[in-house]
Amino acid sequence: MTNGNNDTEALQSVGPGNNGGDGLVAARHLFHFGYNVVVYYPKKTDKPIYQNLQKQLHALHISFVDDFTGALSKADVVIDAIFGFGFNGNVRAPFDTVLDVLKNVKIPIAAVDIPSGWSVEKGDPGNGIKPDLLVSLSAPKRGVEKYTGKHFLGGRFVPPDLADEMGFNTPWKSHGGTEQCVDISQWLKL
Ligand SMILES: NC(=O)C1=CN([C@@H]2O[C@H](COP(=O)(O)OP(=O)(O)OC[C@H]3O[C@@H](n4cnc5c(N)ncnc54)[C@H](O)[C@@H]3O)[C@@H](O)[C@H]2O)[C@@H](O)CC1
Repeated sequence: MTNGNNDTEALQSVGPGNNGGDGLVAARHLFHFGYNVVVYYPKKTDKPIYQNLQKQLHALHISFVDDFTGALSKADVVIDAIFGFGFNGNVRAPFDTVLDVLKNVKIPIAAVDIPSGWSVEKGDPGNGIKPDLLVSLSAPKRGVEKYTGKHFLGGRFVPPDLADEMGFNTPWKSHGGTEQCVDISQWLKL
């Protein structure tokens, strides 16, 4: 993603769990990167951390919308922060409709951690959404092994001892640097 300008509208679709929490944080960042952000957050939780994140977005005058399809028709990009690794079973309303709409959308989809509706272990259920961009957090999950779009790894949270114990090599471990986000689109194909 490049820097936005006030003409670029990003629709942030936010789920009920921590993946949605990431989405609320991303909404704040996108605002500060210059995007015109609107948030679809139909299942809000009462936990203080989520209330505080919403408060931060209200302070930025970011709009919260109820009409997902209407908001989508005006958006230039949609961010999928509905479900991450806590998703299982059949998608319940209202997200069943939202994911169905996202399967046919023409604008780019950027997904947080795992494309919503994919299994953390088994991946795309076959007719899942196909995001153009995926940002995996801490480490790519088994389920996105066959993901073919643009793929970034974000979140430098993994202690080296744990990485060694689990047998995975982060790009930062081999390359150092100061980036918070690294393009691993080719990395997984090696
Ligand atoms: N736990 C961690 O260490 C971290 C988690 N993070 C984020 O948190 C995500 C995992 O968060 P959670 O464990 O809260 O799980 P998710 O946010 O992936 O999903 C759980 C929520 O979705 C609902 N849900 C699950 N299956 C559903 C279905 N079939 N239909 C409708 N609703 C359904 C659950 O009721 C719950 O509210 C990660 O993917 C990542 O994005 C990151 O913030 C980094 C740290």
